[in-house]
Order: sequence, then structure tokens, then C-alpha cells
Amino acid sequence: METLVFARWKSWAVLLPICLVASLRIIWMLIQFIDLVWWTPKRHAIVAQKQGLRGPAPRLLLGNVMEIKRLRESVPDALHAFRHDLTLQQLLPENVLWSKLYGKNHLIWWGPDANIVMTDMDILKELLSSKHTLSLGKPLLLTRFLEPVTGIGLVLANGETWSHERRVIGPAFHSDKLKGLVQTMVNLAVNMADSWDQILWDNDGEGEIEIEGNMAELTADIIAHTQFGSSYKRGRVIFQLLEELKEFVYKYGHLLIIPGIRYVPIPAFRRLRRMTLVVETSIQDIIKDRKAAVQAGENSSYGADLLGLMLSESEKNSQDKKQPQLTMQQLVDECKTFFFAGHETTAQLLTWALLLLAHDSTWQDKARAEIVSLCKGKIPDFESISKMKTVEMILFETLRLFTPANSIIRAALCDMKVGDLHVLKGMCFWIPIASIHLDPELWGDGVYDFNPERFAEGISKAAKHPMAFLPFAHGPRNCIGQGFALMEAKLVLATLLPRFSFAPSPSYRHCPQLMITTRPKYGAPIIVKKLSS
Ligand code: HEM
Repeated sequence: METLVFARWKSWAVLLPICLVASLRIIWMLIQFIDLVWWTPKRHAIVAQKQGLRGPAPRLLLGNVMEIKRLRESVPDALHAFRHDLTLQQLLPENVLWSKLYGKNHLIWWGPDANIVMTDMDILKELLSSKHTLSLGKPLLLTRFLEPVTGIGLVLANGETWSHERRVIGPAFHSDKLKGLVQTMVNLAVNMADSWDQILWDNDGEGEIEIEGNMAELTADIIAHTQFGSSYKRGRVIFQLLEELKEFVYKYGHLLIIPGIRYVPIPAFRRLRRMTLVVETSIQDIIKDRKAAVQAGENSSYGADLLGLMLSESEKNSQDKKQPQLTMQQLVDECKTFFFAGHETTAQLLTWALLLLAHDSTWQDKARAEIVSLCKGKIPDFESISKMKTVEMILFETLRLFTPANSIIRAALCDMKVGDLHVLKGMCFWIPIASIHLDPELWGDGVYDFNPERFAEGISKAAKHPMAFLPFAHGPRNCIGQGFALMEAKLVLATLLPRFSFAPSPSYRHCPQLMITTRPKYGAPIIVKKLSS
């Protein structure tokens, strides 16, 4: 009897502290949850309202997500004409509506995150300047959403980690380094043009080509070759998997923002983890091979592709400045990031540029004339594209009308002041680039016209405010790949325009749609005609 009582007492003595700790943990998690979904949003709402920021009422946990979804789903399925006055309504209907109701600078809620929609140019200038580079970063919700595809590469890194990575990788994107990638880009563009020749040959030199798919293929090929050089075939397989990962994220993005959900043992997330593992080990293998070849003396350098440049810069920076080299995980994440950030954006720039030129024969002829006079029958090179002013103006105007990145988000990493605004840690700024690019107050009466001429005196003079054009963002945290993207786009146009003319296809249905980037919902069929050489 005595032993039984003792055994019971002993088991209670063990169980009680465990139960106590578990209960405390549950209470702690509950407090954190309430803080996340109720108390912090409440504090943020009070601070924002005190400063005159108004907006639609949020719902618990979801904020305004459902209204945004509903508004975006209710836009017309296709516009009748190729006109640009309805583009903004099509892409960001909630921004059009709430700007009218609550003012251009207002407050919206992405889940429990307060987002100050900011279009005031002077505040934006400060916001994106070096003053706040380390105190503003990427919000947690965006990180949870994108991390399966990009890892914590440059796009998602914050604070000192971001600063170190940017310092190391930046030089790999300088124009003297990019020059070395020109030949690869041109060769791939020429291959695509040759394949079009074949298609048109069977149709008396004229036919319909689906441009969006072609540009997606070409830019994927370009990033695989320029990033992984001779290992591009392995790169292409990796990128196909990354493409699948991206589709996965689009589909399950709303779930991925729940912490830890990726580790739930259901088939979809198991697949996600499997794909991530394959992608990461494949990139690691390429990096290890590269390093081994240099260590064994088989190669004298890491190579002139983006990966090689990144490895060299990381080594040089650690020797010169005694800073740590990029870790294997950082290198892998950057390779994933460049694909994600650089592939679809550039494909959409080229797609919209060709659609715009197909609808405007005057600018198409002007661009062709410039290319022919600078290239003189040869394939384009770095020097000739550097002089292509008309082509550049066309690309800028395309980026204005159909900016691939519709918005930028920055989260306050600490309590701070921006202009006169008092912002608490965790509050975000949401910068709707598309709204700024299509604002008549900034661009004048002809805001909806395709008019590359507005860039004749440079970007800073194109609008009423020098910062009104921000397809690549601004300041120290701007797009690291903008030189790469513009060089690629110019080379592709300079390869295609002397060989083909472009006209609108009757089967094209104009419907710009926001799918992370701005895409033509029904593709981009264009009538392509082979020009006699
Ligand atoms: C037309 C093409 C492109 C557009 C419109 C574009 C646009 C942008 C924008 C708006 C940002 C700022 C995002 C933010 O802060 O939230 C950004 C950042 C970035 N982009 Fe691009 N991009 C393009 C092409 C590329 C290419 C080709 C690459 C690389 C090969 C690239 C790599 C990056 C990276 C790594 C960042 C993060 C930079 C940082 O935070 O320090 N982008 N891009």
C-alpha cells in the first residue's frame, strides 16, 4: 500500500512540473498570439489615426486581404482596346478606390500588418534614402511567402546581413563585369530569332508568334547561361524546379504565411520540402565543383559568369576587408534570388515592349532605324547598345506603363520617424509604383499615352518630380540587376527589330493582370513578319 502511494506521489512529482511548464508555455503563446493579431494592430491603428491616416476597416487576422481579393477579381476580364487609361483600375483597383475615399496616402491592412500606402514624393525620397536603409526592411509576411523560392537572399535580407551581402555582390553587377555577358546574351537571342525564321519560313515569312512564352524561355536561358556558365544545363534543370516552386508559392502563398506550416506532414508540403532540397543540393554541387577546380589548379579563376563573379568578389572582399566570405547557404540563396528577381521581370519588360511597338509603327520604325545605323549589319555589342537612346527611351516608357514590380514594401525594424510621420516597429510602407507611374499630377495630361519622347532629357526630367519613375526602386536598396536587365532587353530588341516587323494580332485580348508581376492575362500573340536583309 505504502509503495503504491509513494509511486503515485512520485509520478505526480514528475507530471506536475511538466504540466505547469506546458500550461505556462500555452499561456505565453496565447499572449503572443493576442499581441500579434489584436494588441499590436490596435496600437498601430491608434498611432496611424492620430496622424490623420484613414482607410477601410480591417477584419481580425485578415485585415483587408479579402476585400482586396474581391476587388481584384471583379475587374473586367478583358479591355476592348489597347489603351492605358484603365490599366491601373485593372491592376490595383483597391488603390484606385481607397485613394478616392481616404486620400492618396492611406492605411490598409495585409493580415495583421498596418501598411501606410505612401505616394508623397518627398517622403518617398527620404524613405528610400540611405538614412533608413538599415532601419527599414522586408516584412515577416513577405519573407514567409517568398522564402521557399528565394531563400534569405538579397531581396529578403535585412540590416547588417543585407548590407554585407550587397557590398560583396554589388561589384559583380558593375558594367565592366556585365560586358563579359554580352556575347552569351546575343547568341541566345540570335538562336531564338533563327527559330522564328524557321516558323515563318513555312508561312511565307509572316505568322503569329506567342511572344510572352518566347520571352520567358529566352530570359530563363539567359539567366541559366549567365549565372552558371558552362554548367548552364544543370542550371536550367534547377530553374525548372524553381519555376515549379514559384507556382507552388502562388497557389499556397496564403497558407505559407502561417509560421512553421511548411513542416506539416501533408503531401503538398512534403513535395515543397523535397523540391527545395533538390534545388539546394544541385546548386551546392555546382559551387563545390567550381571551388574544387580552382583549388586543384584546373581553372585559374571561378569564371566570368554571375556565380564566378560572386565567388571572386566574396574571396576578394574577405582578403581586402577581413570580412567573412559568403557562406554556402548565402551563395545558394543568391543564386535562387537572381533567378526569381531577374527572370520574369525582364521577360515581362520585353513582352510589353514588343506589344507596344506592335501597336505603334512610328516608334517601331524609329527604334529599327537607330539599331541599323549603330550596328551596321553586325550583331549588337556593348558599345552599340550603350549609344541606343531611342531604344532606351522605349524601354523606360514600357517600364512606366507596365511596371513589372507593382509595389515595394518596407517594414520598420524599430520605432522611427520618416518626414513628420511617427512609425512604430512592425508598421509597413506600401509604395504602389504603378499608381505613381500613372498619376496625371506627376506625368501631365498625356500620362496614358505611349510616348517615349518624355524621357528624351533623361529620367529625372521625364515627370514633374525627379523620383516619379521607380521601376527599379531607388536608393541603396534599389534593384541590383537593373543594368543587367536593361542590357539584356536592349540586346534582344537590337537582335529582333532589324530582322522582323511586328503588328497587332486579331487574337490578342488586352488584359493586364497582376500575377506578382504585370502580365498580359491572355498571352501576347503578335503578327511577326520577316524583313528582307
Ligand atoms: C525589368 C527587370 C527588373 C525589374 C523591373 C526589377 C525591379 C526590382 C525592384 C522594384 C526591386 C526592389 C524590390 C524591393 O525593394 O522590394 C528589385 C530588387 C532586386 N532585384 Fe530587380 N528587377 C529587374 C531585374 C533584375 C535582374 C535581372 C536581377 C538579377 C539578375 C535582379 C535582382 C534583384 C535583386 C537581387 C534585388 C534586391 C536588391 C536589394 O534588396 O539589395 N533584378 N528589383
